Amino acid sequence: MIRVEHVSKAFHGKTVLHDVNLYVTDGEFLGIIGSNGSGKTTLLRIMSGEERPDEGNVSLRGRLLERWKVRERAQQLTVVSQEGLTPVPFSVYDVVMMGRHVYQGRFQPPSARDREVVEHVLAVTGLEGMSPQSVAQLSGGERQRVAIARALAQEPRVLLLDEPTTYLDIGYQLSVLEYVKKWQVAHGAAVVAVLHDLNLAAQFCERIVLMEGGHIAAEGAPSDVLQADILQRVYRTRPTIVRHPLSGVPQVLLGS
Ligand SMILES: Nc1ncnc2c1ncn2[C@@H]1O[C@H](COP(=O)(O)OP(=O)(O)OP(=O)(O)O)[C@@H](O)[C@H]1O
Repeated sequence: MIRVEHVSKAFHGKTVLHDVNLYVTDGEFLGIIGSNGSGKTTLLRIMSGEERPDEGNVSLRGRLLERWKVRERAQQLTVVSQEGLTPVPFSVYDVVMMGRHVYQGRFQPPSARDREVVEHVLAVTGLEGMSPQSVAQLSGGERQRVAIARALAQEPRVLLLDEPTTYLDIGYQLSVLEYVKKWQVAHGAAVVAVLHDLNLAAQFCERIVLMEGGHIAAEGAPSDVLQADILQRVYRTRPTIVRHPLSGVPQVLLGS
């Protein structure tokens, strides 16, 4: 579905990604974790086409990213960036409807299907009651939910999420990721999420890539990557790893 081959990137002479190779298949939920400044966002921006690599390339469905027409690519792939939405003076409904623009002709009013998708996405992201409200008046977490709702309304085949849960309370962290997961399974879509919360990563990702200093330091199932020795090397602190009593996935406890 999406393949990163031998990607390197430097900013002002400082190498941020070194020869990174990565793939994501249809129907897979891939987590990218790692220390601050390890290159996670840069990698995601290169995967989305927002940033060009200095070396190497990224292909989507076997075609180089830059060979896609902008509109066709937007129907396949979308990204929710770390910054989220700027507080624009548009209603929540209109901003989420913007996700449908990639399917609409110029000046064409929204179709019944566009409205149906938007209303469904607003409901599952808990934004229904806020739909007439201006995005400029929302809190950071509410704006983040709008950004995710707009991306879902775009119905991409590949969804790239940069720290999607940062501003969300624990209830929305779970419900948004649960919805993304349900949607990903139902549509056979691929999700790549940069996550700082290792416990959420363990619960939602089939595979985790751990970044360190622009390299992939470890990669595999959550139980292969979330190991005390590996995490201590990257995060400079030794966690205790336990099993979640309900799901059995590894969970990371900090402190002694
Ligand atoms: N546009 C840019 N110009 C200059 N340096 C940049 C730019 N983007 C990223 N960097 C640098 O590249 C390095 C990796 O940044 P990146 O945002 O990819 O890391 P990250 O792993 O996502 O970090 P964090 O966990 O803190 O969000 C950092 O040292 C950062 O300062």
